[in-house]
Amino acid sequence: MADEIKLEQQHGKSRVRVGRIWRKKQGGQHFFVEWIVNISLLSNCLPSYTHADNSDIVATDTMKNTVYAKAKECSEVVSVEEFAVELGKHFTSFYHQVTTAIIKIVEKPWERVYIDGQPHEHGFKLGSEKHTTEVVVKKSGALHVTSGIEGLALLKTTKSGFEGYIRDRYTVLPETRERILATEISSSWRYSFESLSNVPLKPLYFSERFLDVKKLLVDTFFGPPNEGVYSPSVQSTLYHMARAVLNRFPDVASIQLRMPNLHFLPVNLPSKDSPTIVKFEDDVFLPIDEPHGTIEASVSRSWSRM
Ligand SMILES: O=c1[nH]c(=O)c2[nH]c(=O)[nH]c2[nH]1
Repeated sequence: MADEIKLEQQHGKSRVRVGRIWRKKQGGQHFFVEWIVNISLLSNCLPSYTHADNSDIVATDTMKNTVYAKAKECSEVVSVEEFAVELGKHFTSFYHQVTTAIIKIVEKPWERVYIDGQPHEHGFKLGSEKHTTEVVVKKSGALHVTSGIEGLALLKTTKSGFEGYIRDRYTVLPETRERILATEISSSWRYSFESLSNVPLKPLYFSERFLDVKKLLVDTFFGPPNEGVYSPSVQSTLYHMARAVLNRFPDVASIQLRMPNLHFLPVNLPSKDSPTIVKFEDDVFLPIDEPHGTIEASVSRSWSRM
């Protein structure tokens, strides 16, 4: 008896880089985005694997060209999510072979520069944290939209501690209520829109939501400007940040957060001959990024109701 063979496949184009300028009709303001696009198509092209028959393949070179063609077609500023949805819609409706399109895009953080407090019409500088999206479009019109942020580096110099954890013979970490808390957040959140027909049509809806979620994550991490908020662990802060987003934004169904704990070690330099060179008094630190703790969790609405 012949072995039963199962073949699952997808193909696509990775790291298609595109820049797009939009010019305001009145006034001289320019808008600019740079996107790195990954496309992956699930399609009925099995004969290309099994019988050297390529007649059902969408060439990955064609996928790449489609990115440029669709960027050209966007006559108004669009969010990175909207652009991903447009691409997904195109691939799943234009080719009868394509059943699902998975579009992932990273937007480089080009930010308008301000000169003497005034926004520059056509000048941009590279910021730090990136806006990402992952969109899955099915031929049926079913849709998943995820937005995300990468590289959001935050640090606070107090109002952080870590106590009460398991102690055993390998534990040397002292308990503390005074430490630096530093992290570089990666987060992604899934919207509750489940089909192309109920995705919001308001221009730049997703761009606004991205900024709102980012602000809420940052505000929750730090607390109010003068008193801050005490963090008993990265875990607790992460959970509060995730809950804040779910509480504030009803269109967010779930959120994932990854928060490395970037350690700042106390510096103590004893001296053979007194006096001590450096005695740690919550002031001088050795920053390290390896190794670092990694705390990650996913929080979703249905889970929170359980
Ligand atoms: O906030 C923290 N969570 C941990 O799980 C952990 N583990 C550790 O060594 N330090 C910390 N800090």
